[in-house]
Amino acid sequence: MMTSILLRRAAARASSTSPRSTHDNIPFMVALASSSCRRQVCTIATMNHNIMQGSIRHRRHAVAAAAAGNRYPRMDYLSASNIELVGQRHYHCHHQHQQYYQIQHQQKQTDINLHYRRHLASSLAHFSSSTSGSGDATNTSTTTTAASSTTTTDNKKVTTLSIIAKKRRNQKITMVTAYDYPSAVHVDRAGMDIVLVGDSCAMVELGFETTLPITLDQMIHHCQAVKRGAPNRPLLVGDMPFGSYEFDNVDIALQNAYRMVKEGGMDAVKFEGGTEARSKIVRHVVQGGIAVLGHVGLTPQAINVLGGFRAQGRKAEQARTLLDEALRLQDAGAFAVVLECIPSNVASVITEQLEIPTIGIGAGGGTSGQVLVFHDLLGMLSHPHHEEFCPKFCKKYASVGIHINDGLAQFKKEVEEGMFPGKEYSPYTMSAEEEAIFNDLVSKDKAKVGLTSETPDESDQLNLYGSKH
Ligand SMILES: Nc1nc(=O)c2c([nH]1)NC[C@@H]1CN(c3ccc(C(=O)N[C@@H](CCC(=O)O)C(=O)O)cc3)CN21
Ligand SMILES: CC(C)C(=O)C(=O)O
Repeated sequence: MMTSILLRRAAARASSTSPRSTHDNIPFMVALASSSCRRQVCTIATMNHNIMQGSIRHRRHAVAAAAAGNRYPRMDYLSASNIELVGQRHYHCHHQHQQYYQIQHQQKQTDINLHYRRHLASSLAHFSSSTSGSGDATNTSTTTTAASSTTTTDNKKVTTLSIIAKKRRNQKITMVTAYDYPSAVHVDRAGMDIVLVGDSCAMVELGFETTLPITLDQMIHHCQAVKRGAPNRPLLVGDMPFGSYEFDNVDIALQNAYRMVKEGGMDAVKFEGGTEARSKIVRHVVQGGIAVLGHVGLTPQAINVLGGFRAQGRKAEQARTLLDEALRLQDAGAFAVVLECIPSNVASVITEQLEIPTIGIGAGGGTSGQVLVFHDLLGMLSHPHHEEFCPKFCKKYASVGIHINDGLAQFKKEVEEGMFPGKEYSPYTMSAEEEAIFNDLVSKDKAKVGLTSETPDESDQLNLYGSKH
């Protein structure tokens, strides 16, 4: 209450003295009020005097979203983990359990624009030099390089802000899907930034032909297992399944997204599509305190409209529509956008024009990060059925499926030939004394059974239901 009043006053003061942002929702002030270390409440004042309040998690997302909603946010004032302000920092007021920080938006938009263009130029130069060095490497050496560079000892929680900061620092973002406990453990251990509980689950885990059949309840079930496997470090993003968010009534999307967060344990949700209608949904969900990952290009939930899993944006006009959609999602508050199956040059331009990061799949190397499906990159399903769904843009970093096949075939063979388990895998023993008593007991039981089963057709009189005829 106190926080709100003080913030409203400060908001009024600040907006009368500082130049107005082009985007009214950019947070210029973040207040942290903590009654105890464990329960923190936050309040964010925006230029149009909106006061957003929520839990510590909502604060993080709301700040990211509101900041991302501005084309040129002053994200350099916000550190990844705790919204501490660096640079022009105005210490506003300090009570026993309250801290107030004020962010000033003074720099002219043109200056910032120039800054990002320079940043982009150096980012592209860096990208081309780094890819030319490793692009032709063999599978093995690439895997080794990847393993040593992505396995992290840094256990800090990945947040939407640290994802955005990675793009600014020219560091690539890594995202891999996981659908259950073991895959989540592996993806977390490998140090990926983001774990995506994708609705590709319908295809690679549940055996459907498309992503359409999976339900919200099923997605939540998978999200819960992933959360148990990777509870702390990576950013967990859950795919909103087909039919759970597309309605004019944006509250349906919000309610279902809350389920993904509260029941599924997700940090963020992903929606497919970037039309006006879809961006309204994204804005509503972000305003509700949930971080949103956008997704444009090939949006597999629209397979029946698109006519198949095929590349998008290969015509100039369509490519420009994709750019418009990505910009729209950024304006709506998405913290990043997935670009799926689009020409590399289009993905590079979108990445250049967006402030928020892009995460590509089949979109070339000019995006801010890459995502692949767990089973695809590990070569998990090495049988003909999988060939249908393993897209040609996917590089196989392992052939796990072959090992699975070999292992299962060997087990079957050894059981059938009586080679397994053998002595080595029969670890539980009895003392000789207990064994003697046991054998004695069993032979007595046998004698009893022998007496009662003397009538030959007695067992025939029992049918499946246990009654006698
Ligand atoms: N295992 C798996 N990996 C994925 O990457 C993935 C899924 N499943 N399911 C959901 C979507 C669907 N995706 C796909 C699936 C297939 C192609 C593919 O094979 N495309 C063909 C062209 C097909 C056509 O033109 O009709 C290609 O040659 O790239 C592309 C993306 C990406 N996603
Ligand atoms: C392919 C990725 C981006 C996805 O959406 C999924 O796994 O469902």
